[in-house]
Amino acid sequence: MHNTEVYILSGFLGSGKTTLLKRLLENERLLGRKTAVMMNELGKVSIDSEVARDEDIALKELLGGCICCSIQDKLEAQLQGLLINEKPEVIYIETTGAAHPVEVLDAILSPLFADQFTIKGIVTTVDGLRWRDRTAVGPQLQQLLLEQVRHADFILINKMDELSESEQAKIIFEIQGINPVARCLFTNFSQVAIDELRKLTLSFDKKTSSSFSKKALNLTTFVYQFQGPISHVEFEEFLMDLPEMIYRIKGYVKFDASSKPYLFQYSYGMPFYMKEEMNLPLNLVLIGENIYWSEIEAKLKKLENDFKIQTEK
Ligand SMILES: Nc1nc2c(ncn2[C@@H]2O[C@H](COP(=O)(O)OP(=O)(O)OP(=O)(O)O)[C@@H](O)[C@H]2O)c(=O)[nH]1
Repeated sequence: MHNTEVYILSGFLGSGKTTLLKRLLENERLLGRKTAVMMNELGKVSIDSEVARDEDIALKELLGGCICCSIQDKLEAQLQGLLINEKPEVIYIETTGAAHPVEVLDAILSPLFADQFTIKGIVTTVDGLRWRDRTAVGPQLQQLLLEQVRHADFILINKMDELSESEQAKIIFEIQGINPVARCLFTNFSQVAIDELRKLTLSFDKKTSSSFSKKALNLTTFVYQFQGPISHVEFEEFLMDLPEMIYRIKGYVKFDASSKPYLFQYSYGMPFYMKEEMNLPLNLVLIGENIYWSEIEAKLKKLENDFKIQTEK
C-alpha cells in the first residue's frame, strides 16, 4: 500500500489558506483520490469547515488551540483514527495562522505512524499587503511571518492585484532572500497550477536521496526503523555528534532485548527518556534543515550492528 501524502498549509491569518484548500479539494475530486482534511482553528467553533463539507472528504476539526502547542495529543489521536478508519490517500492539514511550521511537522509526525506518511511539503500563503506593511505589527508576529516563509517549500504571495509592480519586485526580492530554495509565485485568490504543488516532497526517500542537490534541501523529515536494541552509551555519543540543524527527534529506542522500549525525545540538543509499559514499533522520527539523511541513516545502522556484534561475543 502507498504511503498517505500529507500537505501542510501554513500562512498568516487571512493570507489565503482556505482559498487554496478549496482549489486543492476541487482538484482531488477530479483525481478521485480518497481525501482527508484536518483543520485547526484557535477558536472553539470552526468557521471554514464548510469548504470540506463533501461526503467523500473525511474532515477532522481541531478546535480550541493550536496544533503546534496546546492540542498535540488530540492531533495524534485524530490522525491515527483517520489512518485506521478512513485510510486516506492524501491529507491536507490547514494550520492556524499562528502556527510555527517546525512545530506543526513535529506534531504530525508521531513515531506510531510516521512511516505511513510521505510529507509532501509546507505550502505557505503570504498576504502580499500584510508583508508589505509588516513592520506595523509587533516583533513576535513579524518573526512568525519570517519563519513561515523560511520553512516553506512552496510560497504563494497572494493578493497580487493589490500590489504595484515595484512593490511586487521588492517583496519577491525580500522573500527569496529569506528562502532561496522554495518555489515562489505571485497569485490572486491562491490560483496556482496544482500540478506544480504535487511535485513537492520533503520526506527522505532512499530511492531519490542520491539525486538530492544541495539547493533542493530545506526542512526535511526522516523515519528510521530500528530492528533491535542499541547501546545507550553509543546512542548518547551519536547525539552529541549531531548537526545543530536537527531540530527534533522522537521515537522509541531499546537498550536491551528483553525489556520494554523508552520513549525518546530530543529537541535543541536536550535528550529525554521515559520507560514505556508495552512494546512499540522502534521508529525514530527526525526533523532537520539541510541534512543529508543518508549519513545519519548509516550512523544509526552502525549503532545496531555494533550492538549485535557486542552481544554475540
Ligand atoms: N483581494 C484579495 N482577497 C483575497 C485573495 N486571496 C484571498 N482573499 C480573501 O481574503 C480572505 C481570507 O482568505 P482565506 O482563504 O480565508 O484566508 P485564511 O488564510 O484561510 O484565513 P484564516 O482562516 O483566518 O487563517 C477571504 O475573504 C478571501 O476571499 C487575493 O488574492 N486577493
